[in-house]
Amino acid sequence: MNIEGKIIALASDHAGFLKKQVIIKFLQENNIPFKDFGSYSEESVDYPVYAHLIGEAIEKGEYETGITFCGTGQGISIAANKHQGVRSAICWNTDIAELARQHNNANICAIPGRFVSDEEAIAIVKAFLSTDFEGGRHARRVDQIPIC
Ligand SMILES: O=C(CO)[C@H](O)[C@H](O)[C@H](O)COP(=O)(O)O
Repeated sequence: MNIEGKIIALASDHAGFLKKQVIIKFLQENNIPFKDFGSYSEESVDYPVYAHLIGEAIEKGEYETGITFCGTGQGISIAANKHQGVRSAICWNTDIAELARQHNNANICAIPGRFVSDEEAIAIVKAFLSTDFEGGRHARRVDQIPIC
């Protein structure tokens, strides 16, 4: 994926907040711009609020790529996927992250904050952001996903 000139959208609930901070540090160290849609602390919140903020922004075309975080990655991914044009994939290792890009053209990498280490989270994000969609037969399938 070519992220040159792109701003990466971020969102989490309280359970993903600390892992999001790890990724924010990684993005800053690598001069990768980002927009954080919250939440902004470990105080308990409801993941759909933040999933819909990032989902809406991607649906409107304001951002192309996002990284989200909750405890398991499930809730924030399920809610974001309600938005047209969002393809959120839960990525718990680098192989899954690469395949989510290569086969599914995923535009949100949902990280299970309570189940991966900081080092694993960074490796997953690196894999996701550096892998291209393969197109071909996968494009035919991805094109069949939207229900209009
Ligand atoms: O949506 C989730 C599960 O599918 C997320 O993992 C949430 O972060 C989790 O449910 C939050 O749990 P908590 O007990 O309220 O911290």
